[in-house]
Amino acid sequence: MIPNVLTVAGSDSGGGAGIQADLKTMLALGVHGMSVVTAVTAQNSLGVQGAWELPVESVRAQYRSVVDDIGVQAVKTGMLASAELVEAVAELIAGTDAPAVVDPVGVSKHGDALLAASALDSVRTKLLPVATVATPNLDEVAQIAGVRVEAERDMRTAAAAVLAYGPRWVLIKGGHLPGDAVDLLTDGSEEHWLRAPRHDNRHTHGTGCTLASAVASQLAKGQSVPEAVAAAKDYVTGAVAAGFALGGGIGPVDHGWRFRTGTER
Ligand SMILES: Nc1ncnc2c1ncn2[C@@H]1O[C@H](COP(=O)(O)OP(=O)(O)O)[C@@H](O)[C@H]1O
Ligand SMILES: Cc1ncc(COP(=O)(O)O)c(N)n1
Repeated sequence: MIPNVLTVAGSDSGGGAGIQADLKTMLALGVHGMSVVTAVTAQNSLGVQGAWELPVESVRAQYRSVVDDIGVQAVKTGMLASAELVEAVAELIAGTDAPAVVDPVGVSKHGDALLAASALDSVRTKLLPVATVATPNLDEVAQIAGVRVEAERDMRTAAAAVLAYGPRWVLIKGGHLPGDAVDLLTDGSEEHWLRAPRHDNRHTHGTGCTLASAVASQLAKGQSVPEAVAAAKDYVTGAVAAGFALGGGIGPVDHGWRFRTGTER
């Protein structure tokens, strides 16, 4: 049986992040990927040129179509755009018997807003409490929990501040710090530091989406949260190492790197 994994996220027309990154990651990790589109972005290597939300009833209908007939072994959320969509998705997840990986996407790599400021409170009070794993980057930790991480030693404080909103686990992504690419996974009692060499590659569009989808894929295969995150970190590290130029700006990570190096599993 191939596990089913659902992404609830925005479309990136450039194919490097969002729904497109999620589905490619799921294919690479051997699960069946499905999608609920929350918003459509006109996006490329230079930035986001436009974004349009889908009506909340369309998001609900897509979700119900997938879950009621096909079933899901894990859900991943990405760009949710508005408070209304955040609240609808949180409610749908609460009624689904599957682990949920919540990537609280706030802004794109180019600094374009992908979540309304008015939606932050719904992220804190509705979405984070239904997350099995929340995967904020350092900007999102600052936005959500008001904690500034300037060095690795601040990541523990950041994790505790996010855990206070109710996710079972939090993965603080330290990709924006200088030095090694260090992330911290914790549930408040166990602590796992994930350390990988920083690849000096500017083509990192889609790292966060890719990591969260990889975690969801591994959870769907039955791995524990620490196992799933370790496997996902391996996958995203390889994808960043193989990231390639596209257009005139920041290119995408390579979701297919294992097919090209023959190390797929
Ligand atoms: N240059 C890099 N080399 C290796 N790993 C990286 C690099 N940049 C980010 N990562 C890793 O990619 C994942 C996504 O992190 P990050 O870039 O912080 O998130 P986001 O895409 O949400 O901003 C993390 O595991 C992070 O450590
Ligand atoms: C539709 C959409 N969703 C998410 C991101 C964030 O991308 P990243 O993975 O680089 O943080 C993006 N740029 N576009």
